[in-house]
Amino acid sequence: MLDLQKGCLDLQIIKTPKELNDWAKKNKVNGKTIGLVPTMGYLHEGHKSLIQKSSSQNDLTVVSVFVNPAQFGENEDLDSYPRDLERDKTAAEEAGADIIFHPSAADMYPESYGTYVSVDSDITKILCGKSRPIHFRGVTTVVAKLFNITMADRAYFGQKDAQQLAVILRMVSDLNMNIEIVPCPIVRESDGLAMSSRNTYLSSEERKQALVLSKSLKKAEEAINNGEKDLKTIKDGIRKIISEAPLADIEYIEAYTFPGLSECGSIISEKTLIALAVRFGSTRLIDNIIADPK
Ligand SMILES: Nc1ncnc2c1ncn2[C@@H]1O[C@H](COP(=O)(O)OP(=O)(O)OP(=O)(O)O)[C@@H](O)[C@H]1O
Ligand SMILES: CC(C)(CO)[C@@H](O)C(=O)[O-]
Ligand code: BAL
Repeated sequence: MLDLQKGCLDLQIIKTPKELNDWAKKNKVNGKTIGLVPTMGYLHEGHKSLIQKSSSQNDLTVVSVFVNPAQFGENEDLDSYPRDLERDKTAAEEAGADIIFHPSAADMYPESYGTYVSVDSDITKILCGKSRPIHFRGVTTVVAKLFNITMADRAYFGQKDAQQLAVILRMVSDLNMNIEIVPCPIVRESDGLAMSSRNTYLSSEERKQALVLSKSLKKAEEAINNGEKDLKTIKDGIRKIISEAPLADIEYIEAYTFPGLSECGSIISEKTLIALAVRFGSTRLIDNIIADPK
């Protein structure tokens, strides 16, 4: 009954931080819980799974659609990043969102803007932080702003961006932020490719060859489940499968403890993130598994 009533509500688009903050204050005073799903838009089933989860756990769900300039390096794809708000409205509404927050860059970062939130630790320098040195500072800054604007009780992040999830968990813990972070599993295409807005950049040949990513990680997971604990053997196995794709240009295949992201020894003995970033042409894809040998 409640779900039916929810489904009848029209999705509302809010464009300014002030309007959204007023909406949030009003709803908090009325005792409503708010879930936040931060995204850069071009929504797919991965995003929809986060929205559905939020909608099942909160009275109200806000989906932010904002391609955040602060997390893109100079030679990255800020301008070409796919955008389609009409499509996002349909997807967000189908998944149970109440609000799309779609601010302009000028409203989020006015000329006077000067405050950044930065997790000053190795966890932002390893993995994707090596090739994207300003990325996580941009992510934590915008996410902290979104937490404040929406006054959310819970926020939903995909494990596809596992390092991002770990960095957000650290920010929330370090800054005593009063919000629950809900990690959500990776949603994949039926052939295994992790869903990502950037998959649209792939040519059909690149798309075909990109399957080596999920295939290699699946094999690694099977090996671990069958008792393999030697990290070098596991990483070599992943590298071998990915190298079978002539268009694959490996940036990294690495393992760290999760969610702490500390160095792990040569033998997997605790919850371990095995993550990779691989380029196909100009498209950089990431994927991972979290292995738990216990
Ligand atoms: N396949 C997926 N499964 C689960 N969560 C996902 C998936 N793809 C993205 N997410 C999550 O959705 C949120 C918003 O991500 P984002 O808008 O960057 O989407 P994306 O598809 O990852 O885009 P990109 O191509 O830029 O990596 C993040 O928390 C991210 O981890
Ligand atoms: C969390 C996020 C929306 C912040 O811009 C972005 O990094 C993303 O889409 O994962
Ligand atoms: N999903 C992470 C956002 C980015 O690559 O900028």
